Amino acid sequence: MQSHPDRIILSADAMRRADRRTIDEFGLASFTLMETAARGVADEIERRMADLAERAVLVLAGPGNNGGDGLAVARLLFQRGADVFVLYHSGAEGASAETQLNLELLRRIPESEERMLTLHRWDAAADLQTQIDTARGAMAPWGPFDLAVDALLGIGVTGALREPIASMAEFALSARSIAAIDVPTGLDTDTGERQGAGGMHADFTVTMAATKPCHWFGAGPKSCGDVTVVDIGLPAHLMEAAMQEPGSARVAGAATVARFLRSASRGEHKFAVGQAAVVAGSNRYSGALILASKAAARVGAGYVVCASTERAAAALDAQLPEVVALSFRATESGTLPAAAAAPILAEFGSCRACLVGPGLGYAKDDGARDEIRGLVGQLVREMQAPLVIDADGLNALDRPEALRAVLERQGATVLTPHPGEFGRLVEASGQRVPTDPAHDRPTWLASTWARRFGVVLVLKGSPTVIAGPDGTTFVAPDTSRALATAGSGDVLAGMITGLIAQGLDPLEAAVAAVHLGLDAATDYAAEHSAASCQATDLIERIATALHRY
Ligand SMILES: NC(=O)C1=CN([C@@H]2O[C@H](COP(=O)(O)OP(=O)(O)OC[C@H]3O[C@@H](n4cnc5c(N)ncnc54)[C@H](O)[C@@H]3O)[C@@H](O)[C@H]2O)[C@H](O)CC1
Ligand SMILES: [K+]
Repeated sequence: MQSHPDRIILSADAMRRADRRTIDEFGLASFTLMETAARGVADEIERRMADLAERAVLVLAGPGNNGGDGLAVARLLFQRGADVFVLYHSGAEGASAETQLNLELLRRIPESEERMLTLHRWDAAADLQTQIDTARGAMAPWGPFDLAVDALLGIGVTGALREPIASMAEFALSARSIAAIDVPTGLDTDTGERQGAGGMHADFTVTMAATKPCHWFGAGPKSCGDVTVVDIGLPAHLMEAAMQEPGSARVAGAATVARFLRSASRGEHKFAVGQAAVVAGSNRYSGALILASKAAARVGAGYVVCASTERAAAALDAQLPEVVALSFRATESGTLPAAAAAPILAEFGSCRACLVGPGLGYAKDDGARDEIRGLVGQLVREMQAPLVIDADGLNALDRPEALRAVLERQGATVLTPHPGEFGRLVEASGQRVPTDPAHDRPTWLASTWARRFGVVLVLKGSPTVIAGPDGTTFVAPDTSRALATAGSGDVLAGMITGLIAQGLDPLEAAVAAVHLGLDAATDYAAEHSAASCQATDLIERIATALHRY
């Protein structure tokens, strides 16, 4: 697996601040930034187009600095041999100095015998249909374009596309391929959502300095195509500062995941490698116990022990003889009794990681609820080893005092909620949640609540976001349809537990487990229809996925 480097994700605000500070404090001129950005875009276009000579390129330039980038790219592509048609929004004439200068530079290019350069002004104040017809008329002699460059809107976009941008964007559809500068026009930079109709679907996107959330979330991955990042010279200390802002995140590359996994203690003896304990299952849900235990074993935990009801433990014994099961008489509701906590703590006190939650049967009835609340509460208070709390273990944290107990734990804690479970946790915390859009994004939510709860928080989603108690945030590189299968949560929780049992740092274990789950799902979907994937298929592929790092 090629060890591509980590990728940084900055919000639009963080990006703008880094930009501003680079210009105002550090002293790199904004025109220099724009020129460097444009050169990076032109290089990537040239790399993909092979030979620019004889190529016809349409540049759609908007009224802001994204437009300015586009005007500079037009100049560079023309210089490198392409025929270029620039359709520019009249707003560019009143835009920033660097955008205006780039328009002026294009105007100063002398007529050429060999190549065509057309500058066509779209008068934003004039009648829309007239502008459309005039532009179409001006392009008629050009025939189809090999490439359209989307420089209409970048990270300055707000709200649904307004005219004439939406109509200008339509002209890209006639090109054989589309390159977006920074972000495809029409995507909300921080959510990746499309607001209203219209907007751009690019074959590739060249973004400045860092990726933005829209390259990873919402409609973004489908609208951006391949995303490459151009280093435009923002100094490292200002990029670092931007990375500290809530909402900023990192996508771990294969090299980083490999480094995380290599930190496992590969001791010789099974106890040296680490004992993973799994407290899960109920008479009704033995599957979750089996999947979580199997995943913990398959990811390399030297020794997996589990605690469950007699019936679930018997089902596990039949399937996983290598896993030692501690069994307890079930309550009336068929679930583990709260009284099981003491013997579990006694038996599993030396484990290096403990998972509690999958299939405990919390929703069964009030009786079960009280018992499971008691069981989970005592493990939270007294289990010294890192505790992974998943599924019904999370549902049992439904009171402020339960979450306070999590915060007060000595040992590390990993919470692995899906969005519904996360919403209930936040509600149970009784803490106020800012509801404005700037604060409901996955990366912001994960880093803020991981800090507030003092935990590693795995916020499952498309994609999954993982944050540590200090706010460090990772975003999974992809999502897979194959993961949307019952039991995949049990497998993920089991893998996290199994990796922590081998000595991985809990945050690193969570990131590595999410990547391994994705690798397994991708492997499965390479040979089968993703919709047919079962949790056991994922477990089958963990060993192969691990072997790649
Ligand atoms: N990141 C960097 O260091 C650099 C980025 N560069 C480029 O600059 C743009 C951001 O430029 P900005 O002027 O802030 O905004 P935009 O050009 O994206 O657009 C603002 C422009 O568009 C109008 N507008 C906003 N929303 C809409 C809408 N929904 N419909 C229609 N029109 C809209 C708004 O009124 C403004 O006029 C960044 O993406 C990079 O490409 C620098 O060039 C290099 C450094
Ligand atoms: K754009």
